[in-house]
Amino acid sequence: MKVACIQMNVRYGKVEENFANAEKWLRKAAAQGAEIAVLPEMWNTGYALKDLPKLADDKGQRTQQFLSELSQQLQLHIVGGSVATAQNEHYYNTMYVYDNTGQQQSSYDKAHLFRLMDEHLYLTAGEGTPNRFDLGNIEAGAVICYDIRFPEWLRTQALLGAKVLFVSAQWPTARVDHWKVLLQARAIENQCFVIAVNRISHKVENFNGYSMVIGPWGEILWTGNDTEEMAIIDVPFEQVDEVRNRIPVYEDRRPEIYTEVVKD
Ligand SMILES: O=C(O)CCC(=O)C(=O)O
Repeated sequence: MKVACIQMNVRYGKVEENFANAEKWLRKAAAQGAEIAVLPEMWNTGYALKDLPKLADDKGQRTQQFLSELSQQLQLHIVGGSVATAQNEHYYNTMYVYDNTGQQQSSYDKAHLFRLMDEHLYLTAGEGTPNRFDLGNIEAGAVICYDIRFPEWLRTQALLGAKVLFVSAQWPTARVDHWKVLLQARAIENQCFVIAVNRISHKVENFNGYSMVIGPWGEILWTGNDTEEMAIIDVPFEQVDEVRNRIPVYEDRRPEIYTEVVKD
């Protein structure tokens, strides 16, 4: 299954330019044979949090129409990164996922808000419905950026059957070492593919890519550079079962000795 990681240059507050750029990359992904395409976090507005009242997508309508039409037209599954949305005077960091017939498979609001970048002052956290969906015969889950620091949350998607975890992010360069290690750990501990797409920088911000595709044994299959780019990676999803058979972590789990602590 060929997956396009679209490491897009998101322009701060420039919604029209960002939509045009996302469309350009999605069309290119389909033309180059991708079957799934993944976008980064908050690709409509960037981190223009103070301007959300004028920039956020009202009920996500524009984004949903855009992704539905393109996924159907291009016959491309789209993990739609995330966009800033407005719902009843609250603002959310929302991911929409469409299959290659234009049907919405999932809608997810970022569950953990990142205080270091003031997200909690401007955004409302999602209610925490797990983001598990199927794309064709691929069992998938997806989270947004800071969510990867919460292993229980990714484990939730894995326990619900995800064999690949998509991550859409605007992860700052300052903590890129954390990004790499956390993604690799999430892949190893959940014995699944992790396909993580970060954005790159606009002049006033500092996000330098390093998108990653990691296998269920922890091997790094691709790392992005620090430029706007797209890679199409052939992902051997069948390897997940081999790895899970080799080390039967899921069978060896003992939830009775730790579930309550994790819930605390
Ligand atoms: O956890 C981090 O260091 C970065 C998280 C982040 O930038 C985000 O969630 O937008």
